[in-house]
Amino acid sequence: MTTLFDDLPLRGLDPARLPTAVPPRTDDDSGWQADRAARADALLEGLNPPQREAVLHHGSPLLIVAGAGSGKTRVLTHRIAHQLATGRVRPSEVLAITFTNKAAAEMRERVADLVGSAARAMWVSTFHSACVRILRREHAAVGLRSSFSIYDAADSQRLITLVTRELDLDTKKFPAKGLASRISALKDELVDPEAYARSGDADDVLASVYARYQDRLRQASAVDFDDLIMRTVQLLQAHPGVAEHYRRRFRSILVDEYQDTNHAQYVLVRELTGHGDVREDAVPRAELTVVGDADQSIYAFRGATIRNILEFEADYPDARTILLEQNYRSTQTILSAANAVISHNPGRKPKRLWTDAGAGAKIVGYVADNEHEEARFVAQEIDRLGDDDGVRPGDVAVFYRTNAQSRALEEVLIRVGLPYKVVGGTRFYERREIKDAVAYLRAIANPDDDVNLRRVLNVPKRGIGDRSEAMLAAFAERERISVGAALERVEEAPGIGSRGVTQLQGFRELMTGLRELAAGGAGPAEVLGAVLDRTGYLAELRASDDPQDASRVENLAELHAVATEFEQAEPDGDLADFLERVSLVADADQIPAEDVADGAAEGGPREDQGVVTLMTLHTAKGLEFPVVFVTGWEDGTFPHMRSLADPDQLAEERRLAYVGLTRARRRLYISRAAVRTAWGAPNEFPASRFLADVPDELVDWRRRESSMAALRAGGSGWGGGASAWGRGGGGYRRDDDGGSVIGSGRPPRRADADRSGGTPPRTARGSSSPKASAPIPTLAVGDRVTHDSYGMGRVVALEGSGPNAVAKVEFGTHGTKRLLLRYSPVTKL
Ligand SMILES: Nc1ncnc2c1ncn2[C@@H]1O[C@H](COP(=O)(O)OP(=O)(O)OP(=O)(O)O)[C@@H](O)[C@H]1O
Ligand SMILES: [Mg+2]
Repeated sequence: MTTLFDDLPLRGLDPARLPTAVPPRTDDDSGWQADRAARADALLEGLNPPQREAVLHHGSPLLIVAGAGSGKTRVLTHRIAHQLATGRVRPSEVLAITFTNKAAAEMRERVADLVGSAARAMWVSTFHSACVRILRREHAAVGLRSSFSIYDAADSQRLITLVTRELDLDTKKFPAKGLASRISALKDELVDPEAYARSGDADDVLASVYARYQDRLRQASAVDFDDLIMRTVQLLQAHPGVAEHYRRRFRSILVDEYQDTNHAQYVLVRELTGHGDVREDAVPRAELTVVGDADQSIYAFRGATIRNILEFEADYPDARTILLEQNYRSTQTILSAANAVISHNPGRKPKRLWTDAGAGAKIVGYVADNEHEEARFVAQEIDRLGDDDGVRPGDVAVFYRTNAQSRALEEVLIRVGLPYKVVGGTRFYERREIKDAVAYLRAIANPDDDVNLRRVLNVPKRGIGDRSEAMLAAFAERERISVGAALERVEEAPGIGSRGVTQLQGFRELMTGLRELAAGGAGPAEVLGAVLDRTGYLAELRASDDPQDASRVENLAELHAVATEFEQAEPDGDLADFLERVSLVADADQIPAEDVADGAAEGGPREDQGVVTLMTLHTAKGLEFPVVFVTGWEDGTFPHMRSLADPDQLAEERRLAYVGLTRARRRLYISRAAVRTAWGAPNEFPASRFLADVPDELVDWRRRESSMAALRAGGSGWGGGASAWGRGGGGYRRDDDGGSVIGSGRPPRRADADRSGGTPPRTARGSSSPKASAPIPTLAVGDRVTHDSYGMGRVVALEGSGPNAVAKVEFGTHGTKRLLLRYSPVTKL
C-alpha cells in the first residue's frame, strides 16, 4: 500500500465539491479508500463526456486530437492527476513532456493545483530537459563526464568553424552556420556520422565535418542541443539494461503538442514506453498519452513532422483515438474566424469545433499607415480597454510574426508607460547582432571606447586571435593609452606575430575608413550600412541557412530603419546623437517589468495588474489570453516573405495564423500596416491573403485603408512624420492634446481615452509636422523632475544646450541617468 497521498491537499479544487472532512488515514481504513475514490471522481467533474473518457481510459496508447482550446492540455493534466489519485501511478512514475519550458512550468503548476506537493516527484519537462536528466544520470554509459557541457548554437558553430579549418576547408565556401543546420537536420532524423557516410547520397564535405565535429564534441565532453535527444536514443538502444530501468520507472508517459515532435523525439518516446520491445519477458509497456492538433503544427522547419500524429494509429496498432470538439476558450466569433482561415489549407481533415460561449464582441480590425501607427493603435486600445472594461495589462498579449517587429511596439509601450515583457527572444537592443552593430558605431564615434572596440575586434571572425588582442592590450596598458590608440601604433607593440600585425592593420584600416565616412557627413544610416557591408557581417548572415540568422538579418534591417528615421527626423543629428538616442531607449528597456508593474515608476498603484505580453506567434503556442492583438497581417510579413512561393510553407504560415487567432478568449484584434519599413525603405505591403478568408461580418473595421490615398498625395514621402523618433515622444499625442502633456510623452490617460471614445488617433501625417517635438523643459541643478519610467528624481548636473541639452538626474533606486532632454519624457515639478 502506498503512502503516496500523505500530502494531497487537492489545492485548486472547489472544496464544496469534495467530501468534507478528510478522515485520518491508515492503510486499512475504508474511509480513506472511499475518500480516494471521491478525490478521483472530483477530478472528472467539469469535464465533458469525451474529455472524461480520455481521463478514464487506461491500457492501450491514447491519442487525443482536437482543435485549439478544446481542453487537450487540461485533459492531460487531469489525466495525470487522476492516475495519481486512483493510485494506478505514483508521481515518480510520471513523465510529461511539453514543448517549451514555459508550458512545462504551467503544467507543473496545474498538476500541483490538483495534487499538491506530490507533483514534485513527477518529471514534467521539455524533451531536452528530460534528456539532460537521463544523460546526467547515465553519463558513464555514453562516455560523458557527469558535468558535460551543453553547447548552444553559437558554441557549436564556433566548433564547426574550428573543424572546417582543421580539415583545410574554405570557411567561406562552407560557412559554419550552413553546416550546423545540416548536421542538426541529420540528428533530428537520428542519422549519426557513420550512418550518414554509409548512405548512398552523402555529401563528402558534410560527412567529414560531421564526423570530426562529433569527435570534437566527445573530446570536449560536450553535446549540442540535438545530441541531447539523439544520444539519449542511442543510449537506450545500445544499453538494454538502462532502457529497462527507465521503462520500469516511467509508467505513464504523456506528450503535449505531439504534432510538433520530430523523428528523433518519436523514437525516444517509443524507446521509453517500450513499444519497440517485443520480447516475451519485456517490461510491460508504459501508458502512453499524446495530444495534438495537426492544424497547429508550426515547427516543420525544425524537423517536426505531423506524420507522427497522422500515423499514430499505424505506429501503435492498439491505439485509442478520442476527438474533442467543444472549444472552451474563445467566443464563437473568434472561433469562426480561425476556422475560416484554417479551412483553406489543402489536405487537412475537416474538424468540427464549436463553443457555447456565444458570439461575443466582434473582432476589431485596423489598417495603420505604418508600423508605428499600428503600435500606437495597440497601445491606445489597451489603455481604453483598461478604462472602459477593467482589462489589466496582464490580460493582454500582442503577437507578431518575427522578433524584429517588437521594436515599434516596445517603443510605444515604453513611451506611454504601459508595462510589458517580451517573452522569448531577447529584447531588441539586447540582441547579439544589434549589440555588435551598435558596438561598431560606438567604436567609430569614439576611438577610445575600448569595450566596444574589443567586442568587435574579431567580429565577424577576421583571424585576430586572443593572443594578439592580449598583447595589444598589454602594450596599451604599458603606454597608458587606450587599446584604440594602441591599435594606431600596432607596429610598435611587442609580441604580436607578423600575421597578427597584418590582421590588426586590416582592422585599423577598416575602422579608419568608417570614421572618415562618418566625419565626412554621412548620416548614421549610411555609416551603419557601411559597417554591415564592409565588415562582411551581413554577408555572413545572408550566406547562412540557419533560420535564426535570417531573423538576425531582419533585426539589422530594423536597426537600419531606426537610423533612417532618425536621419529624417533629425537632419542635423550626427552619429553621436543617434547613439545617444539608442542608449536612452536601451536604458528604459532594461527596467525590469516588475518595477513598472509595481507602480515604482508610476507613482500609482499598479500591483497585480500584470504586464502586457509581447511574443512571436510561434512562442504563443498552447497559451491563452483574454485579449489578443495579432499584428502585421501583410503579405510578406505574415505570411512571411520566404513562404510566399512555397505551398508547404504557406500552409505552415496559415497554421500559424490559426494558432495566433485561437489564443484569444474574449477579444481579438487584427491589424496591419499599409507601409512597413525595412532597410530604410518604406515598402507598401498588400493585405495578408489570410485576412481575405476572415468573413467580413465578423470584423468591425475601425479603420480601412483610406489613408493610403492621403499617404501618396502627401507627397513629402517619408519625412519622418510618422517616425517614432520625430514625434517628440507623443506616442499617444493627437493634435488636440498637443502641448498639454509637454515633455512627458505620456498622455493624460483617462482624458485621452475619454476623448478618443474609440475613434482611432489621427495620423501623424497632416497633423503634426515631422519636427513637432515637445519643447525641452528648462531645468536647473536641484530641480525636482518626474520621468515616465524612472519616477521622481533630482537634477544633479546639466550639459549642453538647446536640442543637445543633457541632464544628469538622480532617480533613487534607479540610480543616476544621463538624459537627452529632447527625447526624454521628463517633466519639471
Ligand atoms: N470541460 C471544460 N470546462 C470548462 N473549461 C474547460 C473545459 N475544458 C477546457 N477548458 C478550458 O478551456 C481552455 C482551453 O483548454 P486547453 O488549454 O486545455 O486547450 P487545448 O486543447 O490544449 O488548446 P491548444 O490547442 O491551444 O493547446 C482552458 O482555459 C481550459 O481551462
Ligand atoms: Mg494545449
